[in-house]
Amino acid sequence: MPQNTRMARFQPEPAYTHGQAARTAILLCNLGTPDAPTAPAVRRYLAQFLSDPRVVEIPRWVWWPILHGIILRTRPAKSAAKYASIWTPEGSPLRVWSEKQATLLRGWLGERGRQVLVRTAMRYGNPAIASQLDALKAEGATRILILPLYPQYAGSTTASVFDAVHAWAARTRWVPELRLVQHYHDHPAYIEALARQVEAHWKSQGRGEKLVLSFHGVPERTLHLGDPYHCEARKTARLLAERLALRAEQYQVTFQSRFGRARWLEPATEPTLIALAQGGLRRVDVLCPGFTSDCLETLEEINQEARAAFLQAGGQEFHYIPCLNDSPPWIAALGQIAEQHLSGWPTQAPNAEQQAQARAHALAGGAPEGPCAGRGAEQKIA
Ligand SMILES: C=CC1=C(C)c2cc3[nH]c(cc4nc(cc5[nH]c(cc1n2)c(C)c5CCC(=O)O)C(CCC(=O)O)=C4C)c(C)c3C=C
Ligand SMILES: [Fe+2]
Ligand SMILES: [Fe+2]
Repeated sequence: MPQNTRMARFQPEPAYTHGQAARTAILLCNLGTPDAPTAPAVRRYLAQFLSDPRVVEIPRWVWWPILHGIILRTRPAKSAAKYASIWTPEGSPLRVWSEKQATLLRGWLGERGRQVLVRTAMRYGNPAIASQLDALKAEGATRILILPLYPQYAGSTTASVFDAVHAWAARTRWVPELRLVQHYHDHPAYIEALARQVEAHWKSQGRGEKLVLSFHGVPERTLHLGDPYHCEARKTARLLAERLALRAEQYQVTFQSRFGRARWLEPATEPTLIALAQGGLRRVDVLCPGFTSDCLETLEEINQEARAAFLQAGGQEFHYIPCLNDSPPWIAALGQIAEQHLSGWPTQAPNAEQQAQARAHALAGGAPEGPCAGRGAEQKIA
């Protein structure tokens, strides 16, 4: 018989697959970050990130010489110096906060009687989405909720996470049940968590004349091609302003982190802050509602670079309001979002007896529920 070449690329199921009782899991997915604040580590990370056609939507034959001939030769050293300025003893803030969120979410759900496996994965760099999905399967996960740590959907972030999950599924023999969370930009618990973050800052530091809400930018072209990111960011800002009872002139939406020469969403954060300072604004408060964890883009670009630009342009006080990070209202929001998407899925961990039964059944050569001989059954039947 001719070899079925298509089948050859599926991974064999490891022995443990049959020896685990069914479990529900959540995979929190964030963008990713270099392994170290060094030029070689940043180059590896940027090479993977900027090769993703979801992130840079220009033809490969145009982009490849620019990426490999210019960007990956010049940017890593500059970016590494910026990373070094925000690095913590535990590592990159993005990864440290994301992992903390997973631990706290597991605890929040556990307190409500939901024994759910929770892990963190990174779209670029480590720990990779594929390796974390493998690890969840090894722990017995048969149902996995993919929860991107991006409240606003964008093709370049959320859909790229989905691509990585689908690529893993496409080479996996026994694919778990999967659910994907698309967005939660207008979820009341997320808006409430943002509002509490701002109110806590105002309570301890007083209140500025204007609240600037700075979101990560994307190329303007993606808006015209139907990407909902811009509208979702604006809606988050409107709901937050309503919750804080802000009048239109008391807040402003801006977009940061412009990359490359194309037009990006406007208005841009730093030029807006400079214009505000030049126009006589003395104190500004800045929040980055689209970032659920502090990272390079908030700690360096906003709290260092944009701060310096505002003060140099004549502003007197620049107040950076930290991201949601490990704030209890944010963990509660993540919990509520997860619970809504887990609905109908059992969330009790298997007890010792169920686990022992599943293991014994597997050892005896059986799949958890079926009559077949389990691992290697196809060969035996043939
Ligand atoms: C074409 C380039 C980029 C698009 C599109 C883009 C979209 C986008 N990014 C985030 C969130 C983050 N981006 C971060 C870093 C970062 N982003 C880009 C480029 C694009 N982002 C680059 C090149 C970098 C690396 C840093 C640098 O060299 O300047 C981060 C921080 C990562 C960290 O390690 O701390 C986040 C988070 C969103 C939400 C988004 C679209 C909505
Ligand atoms: Fe980015
Ligand atoms: Fe819009």
